[in-house]
Amino acid sequence: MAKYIMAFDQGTTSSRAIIFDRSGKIIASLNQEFKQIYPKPGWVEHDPMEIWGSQIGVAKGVIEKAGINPEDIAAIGITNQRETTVVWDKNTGKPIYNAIVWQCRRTAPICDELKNKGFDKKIREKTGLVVDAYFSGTKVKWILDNVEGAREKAEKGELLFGNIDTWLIWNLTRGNVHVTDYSNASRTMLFNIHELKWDKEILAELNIPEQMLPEVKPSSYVYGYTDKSIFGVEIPIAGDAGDQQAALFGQACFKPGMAKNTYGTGCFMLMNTGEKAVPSNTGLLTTIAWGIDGKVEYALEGSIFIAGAAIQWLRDELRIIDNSPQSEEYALKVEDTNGVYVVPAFVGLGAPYWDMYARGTIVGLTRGAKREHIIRATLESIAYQTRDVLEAMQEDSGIKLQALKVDGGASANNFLMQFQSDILGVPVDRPQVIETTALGASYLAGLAVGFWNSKEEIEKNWNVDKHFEPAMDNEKREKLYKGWKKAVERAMKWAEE
Ligand SMILES: Nc1ncnc2c1ncn2[C@@H]1O[C@H](COP(=O)(O)OP(=O)(O)O)[C@@H](O)[C@H]1O
Ligand SMILES: O=P(O)(O)OC[C@H](O)CO
Repeated sequence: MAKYIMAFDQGTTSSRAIIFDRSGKIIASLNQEFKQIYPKPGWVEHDPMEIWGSQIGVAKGVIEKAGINPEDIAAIGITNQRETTVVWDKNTGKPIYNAIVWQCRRTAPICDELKNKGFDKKIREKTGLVVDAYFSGTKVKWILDNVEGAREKAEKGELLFGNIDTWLIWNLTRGNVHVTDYSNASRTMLFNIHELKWDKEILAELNIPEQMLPEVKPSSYVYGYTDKSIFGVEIPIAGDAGDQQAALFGQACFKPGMAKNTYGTGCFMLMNTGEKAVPSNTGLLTTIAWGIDGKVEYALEGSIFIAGAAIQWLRDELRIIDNSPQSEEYALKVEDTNGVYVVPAFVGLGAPYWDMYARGTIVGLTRGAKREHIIRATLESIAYQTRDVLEAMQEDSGIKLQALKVDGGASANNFLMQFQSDILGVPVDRPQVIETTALGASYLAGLAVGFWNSKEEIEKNWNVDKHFEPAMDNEKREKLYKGWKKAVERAMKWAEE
């Protein structure tokens, strides 16, 4: 019997493949960064062919690295950067435009129009989302409106739309399967999360033909098999979930009230709300966590657009660190930020502010401000943004969080995790496997093919690596946080015409 599950974790900055065994342990992992395309300020694109190429490259590579055969893999689970939009030609399989990335702000004017008409309230009710350039709907509209001939072709049924999960599955099956899962569909701004179907009224408003949309399936389900030409054998593709929902699953947050925060490119806090879609009054999103066991479960989400990406900015643009882990070393060289705050609103601000026109800012600079202070303030900004969403979440759910489960690349930073615990006044628990996104996708796939039998079996795999206790006094915590709120005010509405 096959002994492993392979996860594809197609993230914003890299494509990763990980092989897990039955105990949820990583056997091998392979990662490849790919090109970020910034055609104009605030615009972000990826090349879908590069995404497919890098993902299949690491998949083949990781099988070799693990020293196993494709036959040893019981199933593949897919998880992906969400919202990022690909439109391709059904006949040639070629994208008609680059993927418009979730961070891209180009459709802010379309969103403003929807708001001016008052259509945003309807969208909020039906999809659980706030109208924002973040989601796929306005990105699809933009492609149909701006790529020559696209609308005619879409109306003739010649174009397909998909998020990255759909794009990968379509390629893995050589164009035989055009699907997505409930969690990804709930991020398009086109899906009615209560009726569980594409919403005709929203599609009409955005002028998007329904025939280009994928079929929506559960998150744990055999969607199809990889074409034999890829791995030499047909492997079932049995799990599909947006990366943040997959991380919630991978953290075994199966019961209402359980929450996790993932520190990757962005930072996303999700709380399981069970079979109830809890509306938010504080700027959080109501979203589908997953569809499994014949039902759909929901989550409340606080989406922070820039977290680890700010550390990459220190490395790649400011060039004041050589690598991400070095940020911790520099942050610890100083006692505090010397009054400096960095608000990394590079692509606007997500929850709970939802300001598409906010832009990054550094405030509180004095003649004594050093690079260590800026590095530390950048790390601290991730923790402050998390506090913003945690407060909103506690208000919406009426639940006071006892501890926060963390994961994702930047959760490896001990300084950041301690400061996080300090600024929240809540303990932080980091599990042994911080690749919970990939782990969650594996669990979903494994459950569909009987590799694992129940969520209870999975829960037992969760083990803590490090526990962080708050160590800051309340007065200091509140003073620092007040400074952050003031800094955010300075960043808001900056790019508004
Ligand atoms: N030790 C660290 N300290 C701070 N940030 C880190 C550290 N290690 C990784 N990161 C950041 O985490 C991100 C990568 O995390 P990952 O979970 O792989 O993200 P994604 O899935 O969004 O590509 C990068 O933005 C990187 O800068
Ligand atoms: O690439 P990540 O892991 O930062 O995740 C991106 C999110 O899915 C965007 O909603």
